[in-house]
This record gives sequence, C-alpha cells and structure tokens, in this order.
Amino acid sequence: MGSVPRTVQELAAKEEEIPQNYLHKEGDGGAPNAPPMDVPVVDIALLSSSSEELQKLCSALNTWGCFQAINHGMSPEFLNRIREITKQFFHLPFEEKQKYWREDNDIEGYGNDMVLSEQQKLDWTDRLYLLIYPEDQRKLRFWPENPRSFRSTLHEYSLKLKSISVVVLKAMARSLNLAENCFVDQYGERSKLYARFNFYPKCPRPDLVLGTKPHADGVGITLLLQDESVEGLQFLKDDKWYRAPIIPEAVLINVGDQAEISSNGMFKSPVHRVVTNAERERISLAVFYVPDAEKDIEPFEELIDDSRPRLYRKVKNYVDIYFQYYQKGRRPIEAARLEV
Ligand SMILES: O=C(O)CCC(=O)C(=O)O
Ligand SMILES: [Fe+2]
Repeated sequence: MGSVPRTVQELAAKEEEIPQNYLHKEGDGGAPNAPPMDVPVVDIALLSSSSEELQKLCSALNTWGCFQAINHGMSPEFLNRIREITKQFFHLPFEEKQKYWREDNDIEGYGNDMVLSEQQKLDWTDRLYLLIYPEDQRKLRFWPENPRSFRSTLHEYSLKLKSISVVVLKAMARSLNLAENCFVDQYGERSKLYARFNFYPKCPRPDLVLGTKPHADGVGITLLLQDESVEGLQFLKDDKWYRAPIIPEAVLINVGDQAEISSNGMFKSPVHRVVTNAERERISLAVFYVPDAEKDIEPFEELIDDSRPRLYRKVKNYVDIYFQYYQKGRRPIEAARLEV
C-alpha cells in the first residue's frame, strides 16, 4: 500500500479517485462560466485628492464589497516576482517543503486544508500561512529559505502592503465622512498582517470539487494578488455567482467581517469561493489585515441613527468566534448581528 497523501498536490499527482470528503453535492461545485463581475478599478494614488475616486471606493465596498486597486506603488515586475517565488516554493520536492510543515495547535506553516469539523468538505488547495506583522512575532522557522529570495521578497511585499492597507483604511473612513484614523485606531497598533499563499493543483472534477469553499473573510480587509492568467475566484451577489476578472497589475481588495461590523454594514464582507480547473493549476496570495484580538470591534457611533439602527453588537477576538461558527456551518458574522 502506498502512503496516504498529505497534500492536495500529492493527491492530484496520483491520478486516483478523489476522496469523498472533497466532493460537494451535484450542483455545488464550480460554475466556471459564471458571468464576470463589473468590479470597479480604483486608483489608489488618487484617493487623497479626488472625491470622485473616493466615491467610487465607497460604492464598490457598499455593493460588491471589493475593488481592484491600481497605482499602488508596486511594479508589474515586482508582482510577478511574488508570483514566481510562490510557484517555485510549491514546486519544490515534498521533503523540502515539509521542513515548514504546520505543527499541531499552530495555524502557521505549510499544509493542506485544516480540518475543523467532521462533516467539513475539504478545499482542493495547499497553503503556506505566515504572520508578517508585527515583525517581532514572525516565526522565521516557517519562512522558506528556498527559493533563496523568498524571505527578502516577502519582507519587501509586507512593507508595501502594510502601507497600502493604511492608505485604504483611511480612505474608507473618509469616504464615510468619518475621521480618517477611525478604522486604524479601532483595530489597534498591534493589528496583524498574515500572508496566505494558496496553491490549487489541477483537478479532474471541477464540477464537484472547490478550491476554496464559500466563505467571507473574518478579518478587517484582505489584499489579494491573483494568478496572472488563471481565473478561479468568484463572488456571490444577490444569490448569484460572478467571476472576478484578472487585472495582472492590480491587487484585489475586499472587506472582511470586522470592517462590515465597524462600518455598521455600510461596507459588505462578500461571500466568495474558488473553483477548480482541469487544465491549469493556479496560485494566489492573500494578505489579511487582522485587528488586534484585544480590541473591541463595534459600529462607529457616527454611523448609527434612527434611519440606520445599530446592526452589530460589540465583538472581541472575532477570529475565535469565526472558527466556532464555521464549525457549525454558519456565517460567523451572524454571531454579531442584532435583531432590528
Ligand atoms: O485564491 C483566491 O483567489 C482567494 C483565496 C481566498 O479567498 C482566501 O485565501 O481567503
Ligand atoms: Fe477569502
């Protein structure tokens, strides 16, 4: 008997039958031909001077819950270097990647989908998950040294994304006529940034298997670098799935549950998923801005009035709530929703 594959990549290479726990019900798998979403493109460099651009940002986050950010100060060549180190890492032999294997009771490291409940369907993806800020909390033992430029390139990307997150969070505040620091202050100086490298091997049954099952991000905001040519990400709007188009030089930014809570529902944390592909593998890199777990997250007072009642209670350590609800197969943000 051969050994049991530990990663989806090994499973895919075996070309055997797909284990039951990856198979969704007929109709719940991917619909690769979903119509494209008309997701707005926002010029980050204009957010401080153009009220039109700010308005575009606000309406994008109020409808789709996401936008494509361009003019963010990172060159297309640099973004391609990020994609390249991602591909190089996942294409190393398993023994090499195993050095960074996620330990029990840790969320960081390299591994397959985390099993949080027995009835859970597994995602057709392998991941490398790393905390990148605060810098003094980095666990370098999980940071690949192969390819050689991995650590320095990720560090450079971290610096850029940290400042882009702050620019976006401030613009989000101004677009709601709030003091520009209200999101960053509520989320705290010890907010965290996590990087999640996703690798989706080719899958022989895209009709039944999902790369990432439907979820909303339990974070403040997410900054996603998509594969430069393979689509797969889809967003749910009014109960219909739409595919996210690729703009190679853009970073796709979406609202997470905690920004939906602090904006009292003005910004939507969108449900999204990733479909699989029989012909081509895909990579992506999601960076999550996660509020300090010690901070109270609640709707800003200025966004509550008679016409717009408070929609969410105060939450703390939302990521824990997130995992408890996720196990029950419910949307975690329901835990914070008030009856109105
Ligand atoms: O791979 C993608 O495009 C999206 C991944 C995602 O939704 C996530 O990591 O939370
Ligand atoms: Fe996500």
